Amino acid sequence: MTRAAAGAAAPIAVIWAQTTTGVIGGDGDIPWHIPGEQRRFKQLTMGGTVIMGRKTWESLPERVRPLPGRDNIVVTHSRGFEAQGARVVHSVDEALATADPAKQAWCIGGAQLYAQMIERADRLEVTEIDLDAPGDAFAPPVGEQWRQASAEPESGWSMSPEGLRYRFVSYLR
Ligand SMILES: CCc1nc(N)nc(N)c1OCCCOc1ncccc1N1CCC(C(F)(F)F)CC1
Repeated sequence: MTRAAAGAAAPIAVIWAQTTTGVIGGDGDIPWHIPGEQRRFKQLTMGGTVIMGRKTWESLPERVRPLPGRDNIVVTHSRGFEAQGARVVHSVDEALATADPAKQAWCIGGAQLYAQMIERADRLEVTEIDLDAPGDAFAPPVGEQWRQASAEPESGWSMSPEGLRYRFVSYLR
């Protein structure tokens, strides 16, 4: 059953991790290693549908490509692109039309897809990392129509084993 046929079902959520200056990546990689952050991503997305761009698909470590326990959808313009274990689509509309309406759909990156999908989302799960790192990929701006629903830890930051401070912020609209 397509999403349209099922009526607007599970709305879209967008999830990313960024530095204080909005950097989400550099040279196709993530310039930090924060186990608690990866656990958060895994916990939130497990059992849902993950929608990602081709570069993000290719950046996934082999051992988690496709991301286990989730329906994987890859959006790419290149016809004939093959992604073992994922459904390949050629537009955001096609991704949303084919995603199981009974599952939470998550846009998991990268920057290009975030820009397109944030306007169709009603939930953002953002990891803020207290780090000033250079990068070439940026998080989408969170407009004032979004209101912060929660922050974890409530007051302050968690600390990663490598000494990076980070926190989880949820937005709704
Ligand atoms: C976690 C990284 C991450 N964080 C938040 N909060 N939002 C995201 N949109 C996100 O990017 C997911 C796709 C890219 O992911 C990776 N890119 C490079 C190296 C590793 C990964 N990870 C490692 C953990 C793995 C697990 F399944 F364990 F979660 C998923 C793949």
